[in-house]
Amino acid sequence: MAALHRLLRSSAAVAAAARRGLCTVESEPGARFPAGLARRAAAEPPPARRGSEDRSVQWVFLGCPGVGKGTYASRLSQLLGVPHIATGDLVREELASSGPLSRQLAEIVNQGKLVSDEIIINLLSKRLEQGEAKGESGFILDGFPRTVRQAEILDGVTDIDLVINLKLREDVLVEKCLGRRICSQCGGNFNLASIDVKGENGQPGINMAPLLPPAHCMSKLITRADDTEEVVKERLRIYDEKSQPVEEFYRGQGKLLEFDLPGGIPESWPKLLQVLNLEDHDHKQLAAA
Ligand SMILES: Nc1ncnc2c1ncn2[C@@H]1O[C@H](COP(=O)(O)OP(=O)(O)O)[C@@H](O)[C@H]1O
Repeated sequence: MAALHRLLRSSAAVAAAARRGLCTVESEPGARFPAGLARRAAAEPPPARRGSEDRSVQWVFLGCPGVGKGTYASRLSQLLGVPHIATGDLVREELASSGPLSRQLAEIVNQGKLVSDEIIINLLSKRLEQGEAKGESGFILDGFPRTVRQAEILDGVTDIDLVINLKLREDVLVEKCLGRRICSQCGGNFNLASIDVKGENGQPGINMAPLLPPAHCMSKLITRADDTEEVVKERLRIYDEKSQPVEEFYRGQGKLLEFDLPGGIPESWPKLLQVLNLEDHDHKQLAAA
């Protein structure tokens, strides 16, 4: 956890810089971290890193909007007993809080743009700090890092063991985003889209049943404001531009596990467990339940 304290210390520098007006809210091309933070990152010796064998997993999920990062990250976090931390959720919590940032954030998020690295790191650091106070260890990150700069900062403070890159055809991604619904009462995530795409040009067909809510959630379903066709397409464009290079970053480190989703949860989950060598884990947990 010492490594994460560094992230927290860095975040304090980010927050201070933001107060001094050095940071922007939106992630502009060429936007830079405050010089002090960059110097700190470069000048400080690397933290003492524990071997991955004596701590909980530290994994990252990558993948386009709508691919299902949240679903699979959340299932794995329950299986492995580590927190699932989704930066999109942290952003939405901040939006709902009507805090000082929320109006600016709403504008950016509803246009499908990324918020600045500084703000995301600040939100993530706060979340890690709260988790640490509760005795949490390890994590599965979902939605972070989304820029190479974020990946470099994370790399500077802790070791990531594995990066799972979920992949799905783009036409399916758009349909899945448009089908997403959240229960405004229990917070459950559902999907009304029924995907049945024929295989063509060497690409396999794909079939995904809807993930329907229980009857008591049906009348309380809401759609995320950024799940409109126009905004989803912009998010996909931004993913290609800003987040695809993050895949390359981790590929270069030999940490990237590419996983083509073969279908919906019933087909994909067992296959994912198989490639992660976690089938036994799942069986033991089911037996204990
Ligand atoms: N790491 C990040 N860097 C910058 N912006 C982020 C990050 N994570 C989340 N956001 C903001 O929150 C929004 C919602 O994120 P998320 O729920 O992960 O959406 P998606 O369905 O596109 O994966 C993003 O479009 C972006 O504006």
